[in-house]
Amino acid sequence: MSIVLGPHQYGKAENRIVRIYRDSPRHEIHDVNVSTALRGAFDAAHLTGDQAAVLPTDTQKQTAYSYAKEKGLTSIETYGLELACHFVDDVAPVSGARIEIEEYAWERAVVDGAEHDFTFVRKGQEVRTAAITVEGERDDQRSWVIGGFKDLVLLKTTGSEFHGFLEDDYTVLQPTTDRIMATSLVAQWRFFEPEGGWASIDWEATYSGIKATMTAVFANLHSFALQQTLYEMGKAVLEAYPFLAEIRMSAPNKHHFLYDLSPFGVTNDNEVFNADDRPYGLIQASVLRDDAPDAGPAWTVAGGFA
Ligand SMILES: O=c1[nH]c(=O)c2[nH]c(=O)[nH]c2[nH]1
Repeated sequence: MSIVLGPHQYGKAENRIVRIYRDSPRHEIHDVNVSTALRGAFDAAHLTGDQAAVLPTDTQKQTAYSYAKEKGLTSIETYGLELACHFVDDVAPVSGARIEIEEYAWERAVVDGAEHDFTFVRKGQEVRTAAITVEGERDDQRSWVIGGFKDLVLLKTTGSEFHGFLEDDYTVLQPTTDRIMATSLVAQWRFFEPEGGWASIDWEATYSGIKATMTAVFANLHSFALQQTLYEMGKAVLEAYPFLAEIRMSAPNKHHFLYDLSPFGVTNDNEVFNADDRPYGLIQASVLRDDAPDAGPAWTVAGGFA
């Protein structure tokens, strides 16, 4: 009996590549998750630790990002073929390559009835939420209504800056005047009961109106920080809906870092990004009327559970 090495492959999994085409004012986005795996003469790496034949997984990653610019990234099948053929044809020990790609679909945000040039909404519905509290006996009853949504994923490929921030000994962040801004927005708004009672509120129209208002501000505001975008979104909603007392928002800053392609002599004019997963900035803000009626137990969860 002897122990032998079985089938094996190795590569870089889940490269989160975002390719922006911005040659005209109407930008295009391709948002993919690319995993590479190479097969071939890699026995020695396993049996003796000899890396002479091993193309590092880091190199596979760099190639995947650079190809997004060099070869382009539109159809994932074409891009995958280019990448796989490169590894097999150009890297001697490689006899087989498997490239797995997932593409996340974005659709253009509709703002003022028209498709926006550089703002996108992740395909698939956000989740609509509500929290209702009723207290007291039937003839002396009070009620509070909160509406909202979570997982509204928005992205704009330009129209966002971040600079002039406080710096200290630990600051390494570079200022930018043009970046991707993206978030998965959670919002909750508190209604107060209008003169006509709850029945006078058109819940459906209010919901879609709030979502449209927030999307339009996200798209149209030239933003200097996600904080500013949140405040302006909240303000626009309260201005449009007099029966809302306040809105609370929680917005992860879904960072897209410009990928450095300069080692390969490839220019990257805000075209190829790494969509970072974590950590992420988490920006949370509420906007309210200064004469808003007291929230009472509207936000209260017994025991303080979040
Ligand atoms: O919009 C932003 N707000 C911040 O507070 C922040 N901090 C950071 O590193 N990037 C950003 N972006």
